[in-house]
Amino acid sequence: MYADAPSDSAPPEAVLPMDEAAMRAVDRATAALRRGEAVAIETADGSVGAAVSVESVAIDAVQRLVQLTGAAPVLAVTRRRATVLKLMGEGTGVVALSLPRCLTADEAHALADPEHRPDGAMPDGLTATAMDPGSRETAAVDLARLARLLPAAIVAPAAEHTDTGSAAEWAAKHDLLLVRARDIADYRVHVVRTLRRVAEARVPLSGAENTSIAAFRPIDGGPEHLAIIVGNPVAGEPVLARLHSECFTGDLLGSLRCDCGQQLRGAIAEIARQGSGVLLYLAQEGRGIGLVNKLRAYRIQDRGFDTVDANEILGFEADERVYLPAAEMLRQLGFTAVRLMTNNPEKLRQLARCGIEVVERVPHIFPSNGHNEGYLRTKAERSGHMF
Ligand SMILES: Nc1nc2c(ncn2[C@@H]2O[C@H](COP(=O)(O)OP(=O)(O)OP(=O)(O)O)[C@@H](O)[C@H]2O)c(=O)[nH]1
Ligand SMILES: [Zn+2]
Repeated sequence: MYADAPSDSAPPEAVLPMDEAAMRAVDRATAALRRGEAVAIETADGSVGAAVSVESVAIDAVQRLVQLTGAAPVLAVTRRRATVLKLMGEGTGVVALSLPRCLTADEAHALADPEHRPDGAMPDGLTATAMDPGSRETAAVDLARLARLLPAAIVAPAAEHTDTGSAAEWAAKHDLLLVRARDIADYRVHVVRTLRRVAEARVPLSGAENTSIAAFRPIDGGPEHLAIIVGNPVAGEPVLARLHSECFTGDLLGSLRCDCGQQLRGAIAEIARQGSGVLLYLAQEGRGIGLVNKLRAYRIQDRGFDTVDANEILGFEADERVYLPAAEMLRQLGFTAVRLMTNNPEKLRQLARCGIEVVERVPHIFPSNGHNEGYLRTKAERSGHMF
């Protein structure tokens, strides 16, 4: 079989250690945001405020924040979304949208969600301000992204906090989870370092009977990534590898909107044909935006937009995936060089950036199925896929 690589092998990015409590705080905050709760966010200057998801339906999110903080909230969206709304030119980062009067929850929702009153007019007097990377607004949008919600949040500073107590005291007084902006920013990289191989079993597959599956779990309780190991690849040698991002609709249901199901089964068959290799099944549904947001993107595509535009209209990048987990799993399996089955030039670049040598690209092309011509054309024309 393959040998264990040293478990402390780190991704190439130089990262400071993040303590478990900080990681737990971010993880708990994502869960709170998903439940529709407000969370307290502390910035590097020691100031504190609160944020709530625009998807919070149980309560009037704006009223809740006004009560909590005593301040008028802003809507924080990605620069992508602000550009789509024609409030700003292209750029990166996060933008705060505000009104001279208090924004309503409905207005905030409509500004953040293209499916919510898609033809709604823009409120008068709306202003857009680009925010710093270390800002509460940036942290809130990043947290919403981690929670796989729409990348937007309603955010307000705690007015009463300026002269009283610490951020922790303020959060405790209001029974809010407190999380630091810096920890949210660092989270994705840190969580990868905690991936541990927690279980492995032999799972004979049709056409690839000598197969085992190893599960890698991050410490934060997030979803496991899986390594599907076919045959007996030799540790230390270049391995035939496929990085497959989870696609519930294509992989499990056989959706014809994409090519994922074919690519998944085709990769296993090809690895078996060549003798051995690894397919990493990465918990990165919808190119990292999550299944719910992918369904939203499909609705937008049904209005005539392509897959890249649809992501951007929602405020996401065309591809939100990171390949650090894949690189870390390969290292832990004992591989530092791959023959990568892909048509996606970004996967080649990203994996190399994460310290894995790509010695060869193995094309991984399947004919269109009568429904996905547009999807494949967009991959070629806009994402640079090599077909
Ligand atoms: N956001 C979004 N994600 C999609 C859409 N269609 C498929 N996906 C996701 O795209 C991912 C599939 O990507 P991959 O199989 O890695 O394909 P790829 O990036 O084109 O690269 P290669 O196949 O390696 O060339 C899965 O997570 C799917 O859920 C879509 O229309 N929108
Ligand atoms: Zn798919």
